[in-house]
Amino acid sequence: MSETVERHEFGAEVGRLLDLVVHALYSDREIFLRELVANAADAVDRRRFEALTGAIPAVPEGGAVRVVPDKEARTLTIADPGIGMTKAELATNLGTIARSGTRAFTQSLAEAPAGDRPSLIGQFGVGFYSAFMVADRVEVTSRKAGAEEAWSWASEGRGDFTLSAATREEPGTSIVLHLKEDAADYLEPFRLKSIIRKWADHITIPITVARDGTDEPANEGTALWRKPKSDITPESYTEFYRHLGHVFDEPWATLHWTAEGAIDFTALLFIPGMKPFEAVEGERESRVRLHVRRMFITDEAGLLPNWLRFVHGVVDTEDLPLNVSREMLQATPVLARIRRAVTNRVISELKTRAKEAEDYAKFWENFGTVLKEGLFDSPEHSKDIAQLLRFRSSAVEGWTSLADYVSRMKEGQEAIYVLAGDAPEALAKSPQLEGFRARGVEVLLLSDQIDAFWPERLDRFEEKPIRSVTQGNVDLSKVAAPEGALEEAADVSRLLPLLKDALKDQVSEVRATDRLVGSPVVLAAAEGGPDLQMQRLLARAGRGLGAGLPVLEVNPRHPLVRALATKAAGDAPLEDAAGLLLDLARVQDGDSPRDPAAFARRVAESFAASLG
Ligand SMILES: Nc1ncnc2c1ncn2[C@@H]1O[C@H](COP(=O)(O)OP(=O)(O)OP(=O)(O)O)[C@@H](O)[C@H]1O
Repeated sequence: MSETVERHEFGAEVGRLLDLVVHALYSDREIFLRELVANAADAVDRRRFEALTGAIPAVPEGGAVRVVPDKEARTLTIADPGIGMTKAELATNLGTIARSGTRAFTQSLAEAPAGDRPSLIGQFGVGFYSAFMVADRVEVTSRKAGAEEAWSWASEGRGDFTLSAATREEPGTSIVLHLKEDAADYLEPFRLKSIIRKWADHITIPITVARDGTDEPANEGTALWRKPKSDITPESYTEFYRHLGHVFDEPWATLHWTAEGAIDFTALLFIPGMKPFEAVEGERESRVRLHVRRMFITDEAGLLPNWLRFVHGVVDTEDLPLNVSREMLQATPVLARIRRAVTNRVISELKTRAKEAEDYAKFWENFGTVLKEGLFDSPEHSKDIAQLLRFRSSAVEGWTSLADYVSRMKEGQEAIYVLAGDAPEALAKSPQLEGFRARGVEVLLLSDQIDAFWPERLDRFEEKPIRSVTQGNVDLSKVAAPEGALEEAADVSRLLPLLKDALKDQVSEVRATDRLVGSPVVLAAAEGGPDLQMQRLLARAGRGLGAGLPVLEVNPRHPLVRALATKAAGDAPLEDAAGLLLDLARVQDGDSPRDPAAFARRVAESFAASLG
């Protein structure tokens, strides 16, 4: 055995996290045990699943996570017969921060005023590093299942760690905490047991605490979801939810039911009350855990479609064999049936909760953008999802549904109108809405990226077509405008062809429009082409070609257009005016003029002329 000890620096983020953990956080220190025991139990689950293929030795009979206090040495050891870690895994898993959630957490912790930090740690978890809340030295000895060699990782939580060759009789991991002086109460078996009961009772792997040389069981280990609902307190539901999702809020919804008949399973699912950090950048797939007769199998079975990936939980079935392999999971019709049943159940829960507008808004603001993905991922559910959508609107405060919109439609109004863009505030002020406002026609304001894409897929709601106000020829002529709301229109029959002539390479058409009131011009998408916001997104992604030229719509009731119409009648040159109109239309949609310098010069010139 080599005696060499390798010294490694921690990643910069780990250094910062450790600093915070050690110096700023004292309340709820006991959660270090929850974090370490949960990691140990996960490692045992993983080994059991990997062992199914026969590539690594199975978890020994009765394999437990052992918690062993040693008063003399003032150490606390947490040992598991799990999957173990190689030397390289020790270095990356315990030397860098891989989880985006932890990274985001470190940042919010660093930004929080010092006084708020202790309560923050209570709400979040910091995984393995929480060991340094109670220990001034941590040694991790691990042997990967299937390998002969073992390695030890050790650190005092200050900037670096060491790696050295070690021995371990069996595969698995042992973590030895050299407890700080003020952490001696974590050497009391009674105290350790009560922490495990509180935080880890639902873990199905046996956990023991050593007392006077004997390992005594510390967790009940019954699968929470298999207990009758009447025996489960709201607190234990919440604790289980937090354990599963690595989150620290209250669930917004808890669904617990057993299906019997064509297919037998029990499900316990949660919809979080808070947007997790990971939802933003992280995983795209559902991580609902699959158990077979209580035993954890995998969290990669895709039990819910991706657009419901915010749901956490467990599905436990009797209808699969315990030694089900990955290949078999892909092939079996049982999973497809469970998936259908579970998806429908979540949708119906959302429909019920949607009746309480204020309560539902909390859900919508967290996960609405994810749910919208279902409109094109699962066309078979698009009718259900349409009922669950909520929008900002040009006509009402707060959120509104499509059904409410339809109930407010004006006589003669033929379509549901939407306007997509980047920010709701800018949308509400967009000139694209002027004519709709003047006629009292409501427009839904869509500001999520995904909003450029789904209206086309959904196409209709309650037989009403969904139309972008920037797309094609919007006909508002059947909706009566209130008396005096609109100026009289000028005759633009000579002006339009002249403008088109001047802009022939830049627009596909120039036409008069009813859509405007206070603005002279607006751009519309070409007939049958993508909506303007979609074109913008495509252009940003470098795929702007093929969208076709836009249409320039002019407002024959505007004084500027009226004056140009008079000029056009006298055959005066209009090139400059035409260019300026097009740039104005671009600027008011938040785009840049084609030639910003020339645009600025023209505006300055005409400004000067108007003053002279
Ligand atoms: N007892 C163990 N056996 C095997 N691997 C472990 C063990 N403890 C930790 N690890 C590995 O180290 C990684 C980092 O652990 P850490 O607790 O910091 O984060 P996490 O478990 O991914 O997230 P969190 O603890 O916040 O839920 C784990 O993902 C796992 O791969």
